[in-house]
Amino acid sequence: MSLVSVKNLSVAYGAHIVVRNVSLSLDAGEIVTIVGPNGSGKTSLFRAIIGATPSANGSINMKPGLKIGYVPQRIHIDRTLPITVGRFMRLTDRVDIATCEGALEAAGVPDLLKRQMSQLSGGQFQRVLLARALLNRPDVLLLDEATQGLDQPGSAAFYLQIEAVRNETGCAVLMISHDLHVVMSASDRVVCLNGHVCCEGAPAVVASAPQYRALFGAGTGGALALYRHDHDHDHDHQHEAAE
Ligand SMILES: Nc1ncnc2c1ncn2[C@@H]1O[C@H](COP(=O)(O)OP(=O)(O)OP(=O)(O)O)[C@@H](O)[C@H]1O
Repeated sequence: MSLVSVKNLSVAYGAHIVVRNVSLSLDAGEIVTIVGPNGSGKTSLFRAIIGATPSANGSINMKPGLKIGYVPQRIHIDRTLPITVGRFMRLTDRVDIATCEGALEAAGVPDLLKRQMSQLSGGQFQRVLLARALLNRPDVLLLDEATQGLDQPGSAAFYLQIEAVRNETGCAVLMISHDLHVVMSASDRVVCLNGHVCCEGAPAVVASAPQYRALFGAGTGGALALYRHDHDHDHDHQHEAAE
């Protein structure tokens, strides 16, 4: 059984249908990325999945008891507010320090516990958000453009960390991203959305699909090769481009 299964989902704001008849599934341990141009319905789809936006049609099923960790886009914290990473992580989750330290280590920033949030770099900040999402040992990590504001090496490092977390914990990852080059190499499957699902499959398959190239141009194929690395796990994925 899939952890998350979306069937024929449509999302509308009034009469404006922004997500049309989308089906999508997420299995244990998978990294699935949603890409698409601005306004293509990525966030609306995501919000429907987490129940923050009602769907007009279709169904969303989650495995019973599923635990979700959510990594938002960069959030704003008042620079004048003195708050350490450790305190920030425990604002919403009542966990002990050792659990925080473990999560920070899993997020690749083991030494930040006592640092002030206001002193973190953009990349460190996003990893603290990742660590916070890992506190409840989620089955699924949801990332909504979690590398916004990071440069390309920073984004690439962040996605490698996500992959390391997946390999270590076995959690599945569903993310929205604009970092086409880097994110595609770190994904098992890519879903290209433009209101409807234009194409989906393995990164290399999507990068060369005519529907994807029509939206993003052909340049990504070359850049993808630069970042591609081997995936040594043995999930059985469908690697076909679909209409
Ligand atoms: N709350 C809302 N009320 C009305 N229309 C909305 C609302 N949220 C989004 N939309 C519209 O729905 C469409 C899809 O928006 P959405 O934010 O889902 O796209 P996106 O692919 O995430 O875009 P981006 O890449 O720019 O973040 C857009 O036309 C947007 O204007």
